[in-house]
Amino acid sequence: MATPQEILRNPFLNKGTGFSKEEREELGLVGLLPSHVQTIEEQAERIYEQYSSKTSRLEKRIYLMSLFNTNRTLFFYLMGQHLREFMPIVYDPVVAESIEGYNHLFMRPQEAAFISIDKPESIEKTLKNAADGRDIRLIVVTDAEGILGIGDWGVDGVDIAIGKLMVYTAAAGINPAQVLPVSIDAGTNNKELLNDPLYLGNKHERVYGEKYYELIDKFVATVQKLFPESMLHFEDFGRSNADVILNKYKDKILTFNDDIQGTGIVCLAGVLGALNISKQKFTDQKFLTFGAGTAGIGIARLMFDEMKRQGLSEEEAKKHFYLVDKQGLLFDDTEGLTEGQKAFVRSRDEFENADELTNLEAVVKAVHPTVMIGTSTQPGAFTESVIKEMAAHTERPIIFPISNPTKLIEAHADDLIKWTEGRALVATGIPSDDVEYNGVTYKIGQANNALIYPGVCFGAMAASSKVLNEEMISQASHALGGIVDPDEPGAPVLPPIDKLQKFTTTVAETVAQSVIDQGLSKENVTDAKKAVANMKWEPRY
Ligand SMILES: NC(=O)c1ccc[n+]([C@@H]2O[C@H](COP(=O)([O-])OP(=O)(O)OC[C@H]3O[C@@H](n4cnc5c(N)ncnc54)[C@H](O)[C@@H]3O)[C@@H](O)[C@H]2O)c1
Ligand SMILES: O=C(O)C[C@H](O)C(=O)O
Ligand SMILES: [Mn+2]
Repeated sequence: MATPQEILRNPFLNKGTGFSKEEREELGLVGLLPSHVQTIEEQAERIYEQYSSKTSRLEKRIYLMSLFNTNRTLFFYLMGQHLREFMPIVYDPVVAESIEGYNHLFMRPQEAAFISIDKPESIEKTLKNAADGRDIRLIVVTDAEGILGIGDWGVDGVDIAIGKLMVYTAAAGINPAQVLPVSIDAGTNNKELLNDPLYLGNKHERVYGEKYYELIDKFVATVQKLFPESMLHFEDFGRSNADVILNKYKDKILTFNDDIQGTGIVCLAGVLGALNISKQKFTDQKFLTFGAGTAGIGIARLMFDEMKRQGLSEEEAKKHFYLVDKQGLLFDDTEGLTEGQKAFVRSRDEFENADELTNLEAVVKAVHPTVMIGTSTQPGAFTESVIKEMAAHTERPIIFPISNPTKLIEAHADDLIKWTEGRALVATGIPSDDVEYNGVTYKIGQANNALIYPGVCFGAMAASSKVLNEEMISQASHALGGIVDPDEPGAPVLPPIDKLQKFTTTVAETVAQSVIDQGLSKENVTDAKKAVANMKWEPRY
């Protein structure tokens, strides 16, 4: 039993001025708080007032994190009230600033588990210590080699795991006492960190290969042993490891890679939404992926699966895809192809000027894509001339520059609308303001995996699924892609963040139903809606 002071210091138990008179008597809190008992609404009003007085976004974030560290119920109550406003502060893009300043801003470990490549023997102890007896159902783990598009951030990347979990609770309603953020510190190749005397992680280069995979294996096995009911979400691993890890475990345990699968689903949903608006056929589209890394390949794969679901053979479907990376258009003889890229390469004899296709503009000219997605981390790469070239050959170009955070975006929404005279169907990775053009207000969808991972994983967890498979992923894409208003001028291709909680529930129920239909529920769950509703936690005292 926790002592009164321990209760006040424990963010899972603390209600601050919200403890009732009876609770104060029962828990030994008499005299430890001002006498007036506040409702959660009153507490929220006070906190929001203070939050609003902070002038920079980073200060706002630090203030919210101190609330998160003090009283988690109140934090999520407030976040539910101000979802649209808080999302960019606790999550992308401001989470990137907090990661970049982690060693200098460090406040508390936020109940994360810190696993070190130099101490694999401590994995079990670490996970137990961090869980502290809690019934863990959801883990977000990062090794932070590829944080958003800002690269390798070593132990500092733990903030992305914490941020992703905040969105899970705010969107889907996972109990915040049942989640665990995990940092795998395998070293870092970030020179700035290695040279920073205040760097908090392992001060050596990143470890790759056998020793690294042994650590991951041991981590996964220990998670299975300690938390057999849990879902394991991988976030922001590097290009050389992310896909290898996913392929190794996806058929064996309940796991998800957000950058590969989450991003794929949200982009497929966005394209389906866009085609709803333009009234065009999916199988008529030509896809150009600019930046064929973890996210780019995940996106191409889901679009490819959809082509097949809509009746095309593998061979026919493949003809609709063009990958562009640092080398230019990727051909079967291009050097340095990754395993993931090999599935979508082209042959040089398809083009008269194959040797000139070494930059985006030349490829756009040669290919005439109808859908172009940017996951390249190259700011401004979708230039006016590239976009005008694309838009010259298609009536409603679908353009998603989704590199994060804001400083890395391939093009801004207002430019895309302007350069295409309002014809482009646009979504961006970070939130974008509405664009006014020729008397129409264009609402810009946010093609960020945050729109989908909470629903997909919550649905799979609620139905006690053995695994997360392609069928569930496809169902989720269609559930999200169906929520657009095709008749409203300037309508977004994806539903707005204000409705995140509502459509997350729809997606969760869809995925849970798919688990049931495929006979993959470990607990023989039969009612998807009930299972989702039963698992939902509400931020109330
Ligand atoms: N909106 C979302 O939901 C979402 C999801 C995942 C990733 N992303 C963003 O996508 C970006 C990439 O993430 P990732 O995890 O795939 O990283 P990654 O490192 O795996 O992939 C990036 C790819 O871009 C390529 N690239 C680099 N410079 C290039 C250039 N000049 N021209 C063409 N290609 C170039 C790299 O070679 C690599 O293949 C990041 O900015 C990330 O924030 C967005
Ligand atoms: O974190 C995000 O905002 C989306 C995505 O997972 C990314 O890596 O950029
Ligand atoms: Mn990510």
